[in-house]
Amino acid sequence: MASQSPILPLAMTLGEPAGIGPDIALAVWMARTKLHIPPFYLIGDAAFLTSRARRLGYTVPIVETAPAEATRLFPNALPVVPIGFPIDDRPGDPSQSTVQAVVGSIDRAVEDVFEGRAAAIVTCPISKNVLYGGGFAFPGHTEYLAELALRRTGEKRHPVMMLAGPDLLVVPVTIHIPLAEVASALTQDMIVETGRIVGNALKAQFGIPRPRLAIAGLNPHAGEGGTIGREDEEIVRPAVEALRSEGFEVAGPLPADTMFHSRARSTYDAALCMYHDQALIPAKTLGFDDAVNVTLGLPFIRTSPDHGTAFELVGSGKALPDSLIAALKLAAKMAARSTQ
Ligand SMILES: NC(=O)c1ccc[n+]([C@@H]2O[C@H](COP(=O)([O-])OP(=O)(O)OC[C@H]3O[C@@H](n4cnc5c(N)ncnc54)[C@H](O)[C@@H]3O)[C@@H](O)[C@H]2O)c1
Ligand SMILES: N[C@H](C(=O)O)[C@H](O)COP(=O)(O)O
Repeated sequence: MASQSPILPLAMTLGEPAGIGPDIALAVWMARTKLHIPPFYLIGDAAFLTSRARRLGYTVPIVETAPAEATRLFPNALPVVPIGFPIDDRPGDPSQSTVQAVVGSIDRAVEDVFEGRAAAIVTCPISKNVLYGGGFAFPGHTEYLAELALRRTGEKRHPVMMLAGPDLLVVPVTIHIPLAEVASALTQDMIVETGRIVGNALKAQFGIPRPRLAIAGLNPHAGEGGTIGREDEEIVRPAVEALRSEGFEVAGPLPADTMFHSRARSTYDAALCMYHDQALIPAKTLGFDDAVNVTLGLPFIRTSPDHGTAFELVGSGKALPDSLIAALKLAAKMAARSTQ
């Protein structure tokens, strides 16, 4: 009988080494059997991870390997694909000397997924301002991953950030821009393109055959008929109508303050919001411990925990691995669906 090819592992990026990413990656590996964690490898530095495990009092055998061996090794050791830059273990004390390793880890994960060595990418949290200080020119993973996809395929992508929790799927249409710039950045095309990507992803990757979208207004009371700001009538409403004309089921523009209570949430599958905090406040309030950040609109699957580097928790063992676990499980589920 022909032997079955092993399950493709997930490629996990290092994230900020001084943050909680390494702590929770180690904790997740320890919980692999009990919690049915899909196989993954971490792109990082074995000596650094050994030091962090020792600091946490965790017993984690760490093995340097290539992605092709990761699934086989995963039950007995944490597979680490070496990034080629040594990293000092400095809990809660980030250094720009690690920027190359952090960015290189993301680059390597994307290369692996394009080369068919990994099923999807799961990123550990980065410290944005440490990367900015080291010359990183992208607001976050979301935008950088679209740039890597462009370099690889020559095709410009519109990356869409979705926070996916058990009680809410929510998408900010504008992402990492100052609040003062949101109104001028917002366009009808941007909302329509985002709605289209979300609607199609809900069908193809989340198994929702006829997704219902709810679109928030920008202003208080969704502009109160144009008397509290004109954007809802001039930009958001035409976008809602355009999406409907494409066959999507869409409600909006809705007053954002009343669209997240439980009865309101039962009327839609995903909410589109006009700016970062309008979307991420309800997402993290309802499901901080197990919501997942998913990037839609890319030619590969990327998920991430919904939290950041939490420097104050590094090395304490108090960082919860739950959101990273949810990110791994969702990435594996989306990858399985994409091969059906
Ligand atoms: N995906 C990412 O790369 C990502 C996501 C969010 C924030 N960040 C970055 O993280 C840095 C810190 O951001 P922040 O302080 O706004 O958010 P944060 O998520 O790091 O921390 C917010 C609060 O939640 C707590 N917390 C976070 N994760 C936790 C966990 N796993 N278990 C228990 N408690 C946890 C922290 O202790 C803190 O009180 C920033 O540089 C930000 O850019 C990165
Ligand atoms: N906006 C996200 C949040 O606040 O959780 C976070 O910064 C992650 O962004 P990237 O996935 O683009 O790094």
